[in-house]
Amino acid sequence: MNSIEIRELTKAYGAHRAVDGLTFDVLPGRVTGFLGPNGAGKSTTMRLLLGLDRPTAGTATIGGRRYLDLPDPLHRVGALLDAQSAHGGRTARDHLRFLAAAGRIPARRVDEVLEQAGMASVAGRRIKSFSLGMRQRLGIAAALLGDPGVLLLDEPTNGLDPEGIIWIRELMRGLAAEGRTVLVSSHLMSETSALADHLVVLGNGKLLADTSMEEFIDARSTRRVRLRTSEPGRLRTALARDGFDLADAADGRWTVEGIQAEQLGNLAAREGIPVLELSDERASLEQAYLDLTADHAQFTATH
Ligand SMILES: Nc1ncnc2c1ncn2[C@@H]1O[C@H](COP(=O)(O)OP(=O)(O)OP(=O)(O)O)[C@@H](O)[C@H]1O
Repeated sequence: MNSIEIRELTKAYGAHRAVDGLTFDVLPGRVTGFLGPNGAGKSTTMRLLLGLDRPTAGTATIGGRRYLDLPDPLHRVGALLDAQSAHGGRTARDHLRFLAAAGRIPARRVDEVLEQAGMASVAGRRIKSFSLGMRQRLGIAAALLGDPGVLLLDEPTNGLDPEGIIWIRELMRGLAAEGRTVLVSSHLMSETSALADHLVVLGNGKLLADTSMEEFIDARSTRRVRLRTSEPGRLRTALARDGFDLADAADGRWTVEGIQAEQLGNLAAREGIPVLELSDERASLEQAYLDLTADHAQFTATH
């Protein structure tokens, strides 16, 4: 009852289709990364799901119902859309108390979510003194107020420092492990690969991929290691015996496609070949994402 169903969803602004015939599901119990370049239609999809905009065609439902038809929406769905929208003159605690009262949520939840968002010590400070990262945390605290089974977070890592990013990763993992549905948008593959189990990728309002993170990585990133050795000739011969090719990376290092560091390290050790440096490369994952979305990026030149 907590799954999200998007069916043939379209939103046109004049002649431009911000969302164009989208169909996918977001299932509970896992973190789904909602990826796409700027302008791909992620925020529009979330706004349509929350009933903040009307679709031109198609449906966006939660547990089979439109958001506006949910009997107790704040207990069903928590959303972070625009962290800047909180009233700057209020304190963090007052802001959350106001939201709790409006949503008929018990006041004790305010201190619980402030604690959960790591904001207990700044609860009495005015929001206008908050950094972007603190506003993001406050927005996440607000999304958690109703203890919802579904969470929609639009670019939640915006403005967060590395510690904040780890915090949000753990938080989302925990919420998914409790059986909640977690949809989190981002335009960065590197960030999403570290936190999502499943991926939905948009480009120009259209669905480009709907796949598990593991499948996405396996299908699109070639395994590759980069290494330094004092005996490239011997290593080349040894690798060739197993069908691998040693290629010059032109920085004093070598690369080998289709192998992992562990396998190469074992092979070199067996042959008694010194390896001075050895690492797996995952750069191709970001590249695979950029290749997938390149034709669909609206604002490629500015990013
Ligand atoms: N109210 C609106 N009126 C006209 N065009 C709009 C409106 N809202 C969104 N758009 C357009 O729809 C497209 C999709 O925008 P959207 O904000 O959904 O993308 P996004 O994937 O969330 O991008 P970002 O990562 O920049 O937030 C863009 O071309 C945007 O300019």
